[in-house]
Amino acid sequence: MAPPQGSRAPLEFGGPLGAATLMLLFPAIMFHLLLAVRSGPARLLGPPPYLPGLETLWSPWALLLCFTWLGLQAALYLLPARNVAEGRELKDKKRLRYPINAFQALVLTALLVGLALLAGLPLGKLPEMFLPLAFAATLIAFVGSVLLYLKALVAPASALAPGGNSGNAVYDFFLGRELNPLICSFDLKFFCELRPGLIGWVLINLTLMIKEAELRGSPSLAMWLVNGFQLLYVGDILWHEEALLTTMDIVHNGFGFMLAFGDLAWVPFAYSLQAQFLLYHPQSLGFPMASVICLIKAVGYYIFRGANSQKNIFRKNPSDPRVADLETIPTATGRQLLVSGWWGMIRHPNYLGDLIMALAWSLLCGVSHLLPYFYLLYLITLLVHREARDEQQCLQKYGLAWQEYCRRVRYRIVPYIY
Ligand SMILES: NC(=O)C1=CN([C@@H]2O[C@H](COP(=O)(O)OP(=O)(O)OC[C@H]3O[C@@H](n4cnc5c(N)ncnc54)[C@H](OP(=O)(O)O)[C@@H]3O)[C@@H](O)[C@H]2O)C=CC1
Ligand SMILES: CC(C)CCC[C@@H](C)[C@H]1CC=C2C3=C(CC[C@@]21C)[C@@]1(C)CC[C@H](O)C(C)(C)[C@@H]1CC3
Repeated sequence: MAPPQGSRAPLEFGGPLGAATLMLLFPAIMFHLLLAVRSGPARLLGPPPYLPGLETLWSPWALLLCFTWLGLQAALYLLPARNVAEGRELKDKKRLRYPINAFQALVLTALLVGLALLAGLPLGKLPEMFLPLAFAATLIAFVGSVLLYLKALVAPASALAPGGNSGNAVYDFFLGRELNPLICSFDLKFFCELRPGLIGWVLINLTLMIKEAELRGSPSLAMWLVNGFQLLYVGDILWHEEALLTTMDIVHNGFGFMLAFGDLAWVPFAYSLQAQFLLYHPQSLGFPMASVICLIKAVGYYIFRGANSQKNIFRKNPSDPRVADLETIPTATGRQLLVSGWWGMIRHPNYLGDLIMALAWSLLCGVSHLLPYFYLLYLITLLVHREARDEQQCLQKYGLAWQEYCRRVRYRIVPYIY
């Protein structure tokens, strides 16, 4: 049995109390959003329109549907991949190997959904099942996290995550104890991070568009755009799947309730909020406003993709001609830090791009309600907190070089503001 790492690793998320609060708060917020969005006033703040009973939330069909979805995505994960990538070196000096075929999974899912539509599958009925589906996804995330926690009890110490092994059961359950839980060579965290949730989000958006077409004859311009923008976002992340291997979620975080719930329930059901809002609260969007919003989205995407690609290319091969001219700071680890280009303007240009895109998605819902802006407010909170965590980890990794970087690049996310 692996011993806990002890209390040396600093506790994040406000320790056990913070973890317990988040574990209750996030599912509660998700159900509040699902209930509020379909109510007349669509209020973000204030009590939910009603409290659903267990008979509204629980459906064995919804559970079956969630398992079928997970099974389908797992089968697509196991298909031959265009590329196999190696992860970062682990404590036992080994590197795990990952199939890079998430974009292929998206395309194959789209083909299967197309066939299902041709066969007459009533996908427009799915929005009526969101509450039981979200409940089933939460249940799977909870039970899955319990199993992951138990699995970690018999894992070797070298398999444990840097955080998530404080010895406090609540905190460790939330953050996750094992870094890369595997079933044979199937990496459960890597699989869950992108595919079921992100592809599920796009599918949920599509069902909302179908439902709108059934109700009103055709989807609105705003619904087309929100579907297109978010499909572009998800497609882009899946296309650049390999970049996931260097994120803190894969390198640092264990696989616990935070990621299991975040990936399987929160992403598909909370991130589709704008499309849900448009179904129940149609907005008339004129072409001039639509053009402005498309421009905002394009600017956000340009920054997001430019910054992420520049860092990924540099991390893969610092002498690549596309990044070889950029100024860098050497670090004691042998790796360098970019101090010009996107990463010389602010410390997290990719977050800024992400936030600008989130603004564009929310603007599609008009300005009459605060509810569709929840995603933007949430993303600001998530990324500000994530930036602080990343900063701590970089300070530990790079020490003085990181301090020098922070001295030269003063602003974190928004130039001259933050
Ligand atoms: N919509 C959502 O819910 C979320 C979206 N995202 C998005 O995902 C993307 C990835 O974000 P995330 O995983 O948080 O982290 P980042 O891609 O920002 O990666 C941070 C890491 O980059 C490296 N780095 C930092 N500064 C430099 C520099 N100057 N030069 C070279 N390398 C540097 C460091 O790692 P090292 O040196 O070890 O390589 C650091 O730990 C972002 O675009 C973000 O917006 C993220 C989370 C949630
Ligand atoms: C307190 C709650 C229970 C936890 C909520 C947090 C989660 C919603 C997020 C934690 C890390 C996430 C990541 C993404 C989505 C949100 C969650 C699950 C991510 C898949 C989004 C797209 C990015 O490009 C990414 C780097 C792949 C993200 C990985 C982390």
